[in-house]
Amino acid sequence: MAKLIKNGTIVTATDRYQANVLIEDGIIQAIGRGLEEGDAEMIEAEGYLVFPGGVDPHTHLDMPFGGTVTADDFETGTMAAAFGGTTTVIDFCLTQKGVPLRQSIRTWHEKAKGKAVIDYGFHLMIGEMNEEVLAELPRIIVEEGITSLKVFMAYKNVFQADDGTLFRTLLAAKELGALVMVHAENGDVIDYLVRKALAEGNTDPIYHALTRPSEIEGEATGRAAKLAALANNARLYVVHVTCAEAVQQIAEARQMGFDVWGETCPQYLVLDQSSLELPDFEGAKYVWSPPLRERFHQEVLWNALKNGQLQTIGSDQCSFNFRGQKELGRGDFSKIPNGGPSIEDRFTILYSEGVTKGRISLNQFVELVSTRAAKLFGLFPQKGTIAVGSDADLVLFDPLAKRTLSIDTHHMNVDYNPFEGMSVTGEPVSVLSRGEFIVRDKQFVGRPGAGRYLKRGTYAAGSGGLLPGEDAVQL
Ligand SMILES: NC(=O)NCCC(=O)O
Ligand SMILES: [Zn+2]
Ligand SMILES: [Zn+2]
Repeated sequence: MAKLIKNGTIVTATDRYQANVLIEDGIIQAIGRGLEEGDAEMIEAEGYLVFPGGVDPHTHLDMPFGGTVTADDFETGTMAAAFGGTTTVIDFCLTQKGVPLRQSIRTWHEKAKGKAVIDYGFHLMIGEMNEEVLAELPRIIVEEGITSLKVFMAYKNVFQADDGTLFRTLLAAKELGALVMVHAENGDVIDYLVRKALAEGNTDPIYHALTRPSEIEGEATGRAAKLAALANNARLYVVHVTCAEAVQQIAEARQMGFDVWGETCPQYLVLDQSSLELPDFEGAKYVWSPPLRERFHQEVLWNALKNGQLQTIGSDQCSFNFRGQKELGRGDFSKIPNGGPSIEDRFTILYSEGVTKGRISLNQFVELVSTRAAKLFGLFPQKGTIAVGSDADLVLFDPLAKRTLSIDTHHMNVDYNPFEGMSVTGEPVSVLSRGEFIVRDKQFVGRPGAGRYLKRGTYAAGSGGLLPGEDAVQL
């Protein structure tokens, strides 16, 4: 049955206006003031902002890591995402050296099938570049629609690739129209600093941060940007940027006309390194890599979002319970599983801390939380905007609601919330995925398995938000 969303204020990355939205067959069929419901179900949206559903370009669901597996899988993670206003996630498919890429992708499809509540795509990790990988890549990009590759410059002896692999991945990606994502930290230096700290008896969670200084995030970011430039100006996307040094490297590369983009995450915008010093091992809840930084970096990140030096917000959802999972690192901070839960709160934190505090505009909010990721990752205009012909992925958002983020009210399958007690303004009230309610009046009405796998376009095919033939950076 068709639906008509009436009297809401539509907000996209460029516009804000009052109009009705007619939805049929999961697609936005018409937008206009004069639209009437006819046979359509009428949904009153007066007082609500109507946003395109959030696109979260960085999640780790059902992922083995640090000797355990993330607490949220594709069912609980995407359900929590839906409550939080996110209707698309792009998850990282891990690969193993010597195992065909296709096999790893099959494993990831199995994890998501029958479970995802919202639409999803995959990025593909490249741990080692060799002739087998090179031979597999072209078909994976076209047939699987996996148009973004991920290289870890850290996690030595686990995920870390060497610079040769990074460079060859950039060259191949440029040729195939794919984008390369990097976790930019210097894994070799970290490995040395970690072993030194442990040998000196420094085992508490705070040493996780102290052995991963911001300088080495900046160094790795600059190295990746230079290698991307050298690889015929390949498109590079730096995930989870945390610090001034990395922002500076991205800004410089962009100023020189290189195709470099940067993401940050809610945790780096509102939390700081002091959380790692909480007593009774509580600091382990705040162990992310790269780590939370000293407070002054937060303002640098906000400014970078405002002035376009950073372009997206990912959650980096990678949840581990405090009990039984984070606790694996008692007595040895290097064994604390890295990561935390923020898939549900990403959207509202950016609105509350960003828009209501005047750090970013309402249009920038939409750009950061949805549109730019859809463009960069080959999903636009199907996802990431409110336009005729786009999927009807919509969020009816109450901009005045006041609430407190807490484990008592969140829907993630994890035993703490890193933003516990934080007061926020704004709340997703109802969320639609391809025209169907998945959250209605704050109640879950979706269905595991309803989420569809998204084959994504290459940026060479013009889906990166650039005009055909255009190769330069655009804000
Ligand atoms: N960020 C983090 O600590 N965990 C998730 C894996 C990664 O993105 O590096
Ligand atoms: Zn990472
Ligand atoms: Zn991550």
